[in-house]
Amino acid sequence: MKKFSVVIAGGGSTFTPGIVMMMLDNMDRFPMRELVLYDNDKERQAQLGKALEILLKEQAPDLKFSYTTDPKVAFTEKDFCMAHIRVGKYEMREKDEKVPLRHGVIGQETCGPGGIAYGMRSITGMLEIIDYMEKYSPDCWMLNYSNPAAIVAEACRALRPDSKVLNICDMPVGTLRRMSQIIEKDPADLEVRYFGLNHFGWWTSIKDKEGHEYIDQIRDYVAENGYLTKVEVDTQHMDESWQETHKKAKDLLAVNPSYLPNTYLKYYLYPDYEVAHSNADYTRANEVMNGREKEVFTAAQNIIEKGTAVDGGFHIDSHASFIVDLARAIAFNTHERMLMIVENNGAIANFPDDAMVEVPCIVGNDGPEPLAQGKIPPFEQAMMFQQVTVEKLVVEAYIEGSYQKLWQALTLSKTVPSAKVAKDVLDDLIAANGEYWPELR
Ligand SMILES: NC(=O)c1ccc[n+]([C@@H]2O[C@H](COP(=O)([O-])OP(=O)(O)OC[C@H]3O[C@@H](n4cnc5c(N)ncnc54)[C@H](O)[C@@H]3O)[C@@H](O)[C@H]2O)c1
Ligand SMILES: O=P(O)(O)OC[C@H]1O[C@H](O[C@H]2[C@H](O)[C@@H](O)[C@@H](O)O[C@@H]2CO)[C@H](O)[C@@H](O)[C@@H]1O
Ligand SMILES: [Mn+2]
Repeated sequence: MKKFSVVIAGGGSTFTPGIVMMMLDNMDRFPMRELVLYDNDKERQAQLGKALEILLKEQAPDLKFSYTTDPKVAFTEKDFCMAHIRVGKYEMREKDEKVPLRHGVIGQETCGPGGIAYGMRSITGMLEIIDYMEKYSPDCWMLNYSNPAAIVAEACRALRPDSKVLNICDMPVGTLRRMSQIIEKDPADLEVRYFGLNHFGWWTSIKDKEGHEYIDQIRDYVAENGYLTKVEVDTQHMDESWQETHKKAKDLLAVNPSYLPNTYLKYYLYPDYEVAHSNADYTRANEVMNGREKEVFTAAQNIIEKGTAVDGGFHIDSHASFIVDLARAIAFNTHERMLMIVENNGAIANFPDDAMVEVPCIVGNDGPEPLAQGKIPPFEQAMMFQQVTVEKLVVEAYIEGSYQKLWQALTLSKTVPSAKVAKDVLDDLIAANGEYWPELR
């Protein structure tokens, strides 16, 4: 079997050790000859790089491994780039969450004003790594899960339409795992129908390969418990805030019991509740900085100090194996069925062709082929149209340096109560983001 050369962009990410461990665990399905970490923060990446160097010497001595901040070294002779960058890191995530909350508005990483702010930063970083990839390895594919994926995907559509960038999110994968636990099935044996935008969609069917429909059974469970499963399926997200998110799906389902909702719809359907249950002095960014970030970097430090990763603290991020499924689909033309963020072009019949939507696709070596999901009802269509217009306005604001369009984007977000509040939040976000954003006139 061919062996692949891979670069991970955002090598200093809290997800890097888990994903590297997952890729090691999948070497029989997706063999690698070389793995390079690339980041623009030398110190942060080096902490993980040094520890992974020790671990890989012990567990995969034949794999050529390195870490670098030099784009030429990182991107030369690569088959795949797994991209998970966070422009501005946790320091800026904290501002994305806290600035809107001070105005009584949702403060979240990818939804509402926080997602818009993050999007304005991410576009620059994403274009930078796409251009490096195309310069040094024109045949390379980028599997991108850097957030906010909806805005990043729209920016790719508008600014790099011919680039080999695939945008994907793990949330539908994670939620399907919960659903499969509810009905005591293997997620690999289930096929779904789904329509929406990233972090903003609905499942319309969950069937097994024999065609048996489980949506009613899952709905009855979710109506009582949300997606909170009896046995915790996701060891990475035991945090209280995630439990609350999974539980809240119960109230999302109540709005339209026909479909199973994506959990992040809570920010659009119950913004008043979410704001009332947020602490503007301690948000998810603080929870992650004091939790996952600390754990991962402490584990790296321990490995470095001991000089061995035996009994070390890095764990396989098994839910990230969809990344290997996607790489295999491209590399081996497997025609895997996966939810991807793609240009609509009729997949949702009554939605604009040029909208970046999240739908099931068949993925082969030419990329994803979206599967037709038919017409969607007015309630979901109207919500999606409002949200996709927000995402398009953000990208237009970025391209044109337009204050007006970004103000419109914030005003249109279902999470923001008025144009006045939108302007107040925007002005504070401009101040908080400084050089990370293009200048707005
Ligand atoms: N789509 C999904 O399903 C999904 C799931 C989990 C995480 N994510 C995303 O993965 C990313 C990483 O998350 P994290 O919490 O581990 O963040 P993190 O801050 O720990 O890591 C991000 C890394 O990206 C680096 N970086 C920033 N700009 C860069 C650039 N221009 N070039 C190279 N490197 C750059 C930073 O220095 C940092 O080391 C985020 O975008 C997050 O939202 C996506
Ligand atoms: O707040 P964080 O940094 O812990 O997570 C934010 C990410 O959340 C989503 O992914 C979750 C997924 O929904 C959950 O079910 C589980 O599988 O873990 C994932 C994160 O590892 C979302 O899809 C991402 O885009 C967010 O960045
Ligand atoms: Mn996501």
